[in-house]
Amino acid sequence: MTPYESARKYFFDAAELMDLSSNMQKLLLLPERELKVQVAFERDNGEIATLVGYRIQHNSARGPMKGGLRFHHEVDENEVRALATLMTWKTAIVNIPYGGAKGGVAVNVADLAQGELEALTRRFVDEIHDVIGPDKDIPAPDMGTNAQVMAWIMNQYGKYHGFNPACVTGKPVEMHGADGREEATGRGVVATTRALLDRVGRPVSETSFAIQGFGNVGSHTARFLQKSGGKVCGVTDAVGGVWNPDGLDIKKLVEFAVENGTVEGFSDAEPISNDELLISDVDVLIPAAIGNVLSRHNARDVRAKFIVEAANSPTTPEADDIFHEREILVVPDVLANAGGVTVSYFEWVQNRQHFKWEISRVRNELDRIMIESFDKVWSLAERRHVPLRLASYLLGIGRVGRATVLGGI
Ligand SMILES: NC(=O)C1=CN([C@@H]2O[C@H](COP(=O)(O)OP(=O)(O)OC[C@H]3O[C@@H](n4cnc5c(N)ncnc54)[C@H](OP(=O)(O)O)[C@@H]3O)[C@@H](O)[C@H]2O)C=CC1
Ligand SMILES: O=C(O)CCC(=O)C(=O)O
Repeated sequence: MTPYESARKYFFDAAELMDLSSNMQKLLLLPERELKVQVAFERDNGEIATLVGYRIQHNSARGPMKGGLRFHHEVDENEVRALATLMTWKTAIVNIPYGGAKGGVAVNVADLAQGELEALTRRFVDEIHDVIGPDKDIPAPDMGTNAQVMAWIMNQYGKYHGFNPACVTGKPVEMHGADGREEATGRGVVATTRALLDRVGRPVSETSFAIQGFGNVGSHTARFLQKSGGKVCGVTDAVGGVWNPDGLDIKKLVEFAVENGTVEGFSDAEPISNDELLISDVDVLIPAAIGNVLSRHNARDVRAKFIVEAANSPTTPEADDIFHEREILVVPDVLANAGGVTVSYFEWVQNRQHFKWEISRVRNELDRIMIESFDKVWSLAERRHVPLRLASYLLGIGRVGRATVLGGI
């Protein structure tokens, strides 16, 4: 199944339970706008690189569209469309006043020098600046992009429309970014994980974790888990992974990864592959990298009792069914990783009010929203006797549907 087929399947499962008319289903599912652009820039060796970029704006019924920008070699139209759709439900589930969008450029950032990355980013903004903006569609970081890329977007956008930091979030703190945005997705993942463990009566201190991905989301998730007393036994990245049944020292692992560009080779640990990590003997598995890593090929071998989806779309619908049958609880991406877009919202609010929040305020509001959203989804799941993913979709699609009916077309 392609990523968009999976996104549609999850939507239709909920739509059927909600008795949504076929007209409403079509209205809610079809993206409002899909932009595909050429991104051409000069490389350091004088050659012209010609890439393909996308910005897909799925739905604006609840507010300006919001979603990250991914630079990754596997980016294509289908993936960006799926991710844009997820953003619509995600912003609705945590009840922040946005719709959903996503962008991407098919590129391997590891192949680019810093100046080339800047040229590519500015050129992409040249192509999409007319359709983004603080009241239209607000990009943010995703895989392969970071605060520096967001700073270039803000600067390039300003050349066309004047200075307006609210046009993009996840900016450097020195450039109108919010304190706490960088850690936000990981912090939100941990707030959700703790809420889940509370519900099932399991102390974090007696729980072991494995995390796939050690970039922005994976590393902060690991850090906050360890701070909460959890034992992070395994971590992988695209190169390889490390495993220690007694728990890895995350602070040292972060330092090692920054220095070496990978976690592979970290001392006090055994090597572990990505395939092995996903079926490792831990209580909680946290995919925090790419999509479709949990599929019918490995779902029956997964040993964790809980899966918290820090990545977007890590689980195929076939695997999701297997996990349900095996009573493995899955906290879905649209809920678990919503901490990033939530603090993006706080950044946008601060930019618009020209008033900076203290980090303690950012963290408290984030934790509150994540826990309230988790509780709402959990109660809905209990009331309707459905898994957490379906309950999340019922909540999100319900809110978008009501806004659509109230606002009209
Ligand atoms: N950034 C954010 O705020 C949010 C991100 N997400 C989602 O979280 C996930 C991770 O994003 P983010 O942390 O920002 O991205 P980063 O680019 O910061 O990190 C990605 C991580 O995934 C690893 N990785 C890449 N390919 C593979 C692979 N084939 N197998 C195993 N690991 C791999 C990378 O390894 P290496 O460094 O070796 O390439 C890196 O450790 C994505 O699914 C994203 O959509 C969701 C919500 C918000
Ligand atoms: O921070 C944001 O606006 C978007 C984050 C994102 O892309 C995501 O949640 O998948």
